[in-house]
Amino acid sequence: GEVENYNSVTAGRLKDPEPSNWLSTRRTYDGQSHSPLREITAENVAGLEEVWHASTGPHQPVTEFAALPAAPAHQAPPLVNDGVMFMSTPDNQVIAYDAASGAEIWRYMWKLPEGLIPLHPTNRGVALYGDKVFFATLDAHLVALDARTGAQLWERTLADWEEGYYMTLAPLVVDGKVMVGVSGGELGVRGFVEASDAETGAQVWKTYTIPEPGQPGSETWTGDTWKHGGGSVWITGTYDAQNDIAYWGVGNGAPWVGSLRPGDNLYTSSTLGLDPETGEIKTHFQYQWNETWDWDETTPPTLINVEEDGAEKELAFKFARNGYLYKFDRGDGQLSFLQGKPYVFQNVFLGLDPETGRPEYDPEHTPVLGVRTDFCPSAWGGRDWPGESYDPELGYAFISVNENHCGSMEGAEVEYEPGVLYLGSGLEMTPSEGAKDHIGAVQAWNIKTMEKVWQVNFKSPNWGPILSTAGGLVFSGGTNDAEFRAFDAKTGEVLWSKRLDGGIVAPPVSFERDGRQYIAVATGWGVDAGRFEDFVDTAWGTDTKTPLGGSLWVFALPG
Ligand SMILES: O=C(O)c1cc(C(=O)O)c2c(n1)C(=O)C(=O)c1cc(C(=O)O)[nH]c1-2
Ligand SMILES: [Ca+2]
Repeated sequence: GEVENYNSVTAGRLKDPEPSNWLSTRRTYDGQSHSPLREITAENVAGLEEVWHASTGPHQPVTEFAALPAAPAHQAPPLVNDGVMFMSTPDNQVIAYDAASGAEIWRYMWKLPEGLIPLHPTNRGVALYGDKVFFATLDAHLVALDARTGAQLWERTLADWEEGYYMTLAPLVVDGKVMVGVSGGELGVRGFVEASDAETGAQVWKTYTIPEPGQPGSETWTGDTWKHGGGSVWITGTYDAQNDIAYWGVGNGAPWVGSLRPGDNLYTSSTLGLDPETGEIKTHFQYQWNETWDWDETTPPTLINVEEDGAEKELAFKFARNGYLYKFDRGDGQLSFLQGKPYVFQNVFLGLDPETGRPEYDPEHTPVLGVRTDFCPSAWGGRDWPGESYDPELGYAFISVNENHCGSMEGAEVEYEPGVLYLGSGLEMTPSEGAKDHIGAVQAWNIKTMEKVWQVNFKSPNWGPILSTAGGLVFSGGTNDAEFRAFDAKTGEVLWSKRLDGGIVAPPVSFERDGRQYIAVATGWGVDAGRFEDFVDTAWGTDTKTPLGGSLWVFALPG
């Protein structure tokens, strides 16, 4: 099929999208994942009904990574542009639907090579710009499709998958530059962010997250350790249009155990602020120096403007995987630490320097070579990748967290081999005593006061990205019962819930068509939500079978 009268996605529309549309991963460049639509409210959400659902596949096999197998997970938000919905799947299909009826318009499949090493077999969505759709593949290509027909326009190899590189994130497009990062932190890659020209696919710039000798920050590495130092980038960045800075999060160092690569190891476990024109690093903040717990800090800060003392302040916040909530000033395009406090139990940091935010570590909980060392939270952190949302009217941030789990590592020397796990330790996770009460939760935080407003607990872990809406609602799945829930944004009360055909680890979105508000979300349980569950099952002797799903669901009030 073919889309008729496609509305081109201009740079201006991406900066200021119509309330009816969801044009990029988190709707707006600031990463707020918040819809201004308010037809569906706390008063009427109990009447929310299915409009359509469609099974997406997988329709091609994704090689299992024998060393650490995982089920493929649907982690993409459906993007919506004037009633046309674009969806990607973990087996690298892109599908266009009529958003209101569910009719399939076109379907494209990128052919994956055999023998692929997809440690995290997933795809976190497409990007729209002009009349094109962009997406990144598990074998590290960037592809551009015609939004009207699904025809492939260009593609380019960004890295060699046989060296352990892969891509799982949605691209970020700023003024005609298509930015992506690469995965492979567990396989000893050297991470980077790269920008391509939207029209031709040609490289515009490439910025490594790990400096080579002579570059600023190279003094934080020892010997040749930088060459396979990790620092992957696998979550879409945010863009500060006020200061023209793209914020990208950088993952763990490789190998995992920090004592194998002495030094702070910039810019692993950091936020980088890049000039989208040139890729130049304009500002950075490192959460963990000499990272050693596999706490990738790949989620970018969410950007907000807040009235404080009669003046508008440009701020940012981040729920770090390390278990701390950070607040920054981002005025003048510089990310400056303001405050940090734990949002889950964390026993590694003795404190943060009040000026710089640099943590002091408890050696009892800092893994080294040859000693089994435990730490809380485990490698999966207080949160992993599922995205938070921010309601600018309430001033609340909403986040899915996991608590009451701890990990341990025992460091050992490891030799780099292309395409082979490069960890220097096994991976362990144990639910703690409190896990009998709950592991997963949704938390709401007032970012102005840095106080928690409410928390709803689940016995199950929670891997649900969050959508909030101006109707005073918070939508999220994430638990192993496959329930999709609407919470009251002010109180956390569950106002509506529906069990779908699979666990939900994809971000919900909201859009409007012909005056009707819709909520859409994909099911498709797998990757680390599944691995985390396996550790809980092993500890408790249970055998959780979360439904796998793989469908797109669309809801609205009765029409
Ligand atoms: O270091 C990396 O390159 C890298 C990549 C990815 C990914 O691309 O999904 C994950 C992780 N690390 C990771 O540490 C992690 O916990 C994780 C969870 C998931 C998932 O999809 O559930 N991906 C990833
Ligand atoms: Ca990682």
